[in-house]
Amino acid sequence: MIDIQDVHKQFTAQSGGSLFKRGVKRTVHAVQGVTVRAGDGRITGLLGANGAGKTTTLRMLAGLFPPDSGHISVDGIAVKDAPLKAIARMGILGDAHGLYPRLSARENIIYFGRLQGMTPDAANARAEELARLLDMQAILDRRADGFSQGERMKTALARALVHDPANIVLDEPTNGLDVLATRALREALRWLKSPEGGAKCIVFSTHIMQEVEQLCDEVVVVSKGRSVARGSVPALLNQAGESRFEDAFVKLAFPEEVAA
Ligand SMILES: Nc1ncnc2c1ncn2[C@@H]1O[C@H](COP(=O)(O)OP(=O)(O)OP(=O)(O)O)[C@@H](O)[C@H]1O
Repeated sequence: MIDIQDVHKQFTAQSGGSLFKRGVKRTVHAVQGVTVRAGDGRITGLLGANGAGKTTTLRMLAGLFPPDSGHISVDGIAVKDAPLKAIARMGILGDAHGLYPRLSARENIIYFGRLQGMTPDAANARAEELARLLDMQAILDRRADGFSQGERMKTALARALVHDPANIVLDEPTNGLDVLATRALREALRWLKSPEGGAKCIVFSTHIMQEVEQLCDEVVVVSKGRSVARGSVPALLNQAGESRFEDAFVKLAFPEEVAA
């Protein structure tokens, strides 16, 4: 279970300037009130336009930097108080997959398993189990350099899941994937949230409506750094009084533009 409560984050960004003149410092309010409660055995989607604050929120969840205010916990463990304990309970697939190119997919997965304290045999058995789940047996013993985008994503996902975490966090996981790879990922996520797959708590960010409609039990609409609506797809359609999800999203995320 992942609980993100009213988190805020601002950055200082330097804009303009030249070789002889310093640029002006500007405050960017990347996240200004995001709340996400993601339960076990459910897929929760953070849906928002470019720059809405989704990645910043997930980076704070992953403990990469702390929020300026607000609270984040994973299975009741506060990320701020016990970051390593909280992070160990998550499998995180970020936007950069960062595989070791000279290692095979299997070696990449086992290496991460070893970092998580697994024995070589246990990590290897898990690599084979995940290769079956993600349909990547054919590439398991190939070196990662030269992998396609989809093959890289599968390997990175298998690596994130090697220690069988109860919580799975994915930042825009279908970016750059073709229709078959997207379908395979969707199937894998559905299985992982099922009781047989371990009833995982799955959180992912996206700007793709279709993905949310097909996968999510719960959607959190993020707009301009704030979570502005939450609920199932039917509940959000109902709340917005729309029959198409795209129309409902625009109405909920950008009410002032719709009213204008
Ligand atoms: N390190 C940083 N320094 C300055 N500004 C930042 C930094 N990280 C993020 N931002 C800004 O914060 C805002 C939110 O960015 P974020 O990457 O969280 O959005 P996003 O919803 O993930 O967008 P996308 O779908 O385009 O990836 C953007 O305006 C971005 O430029």
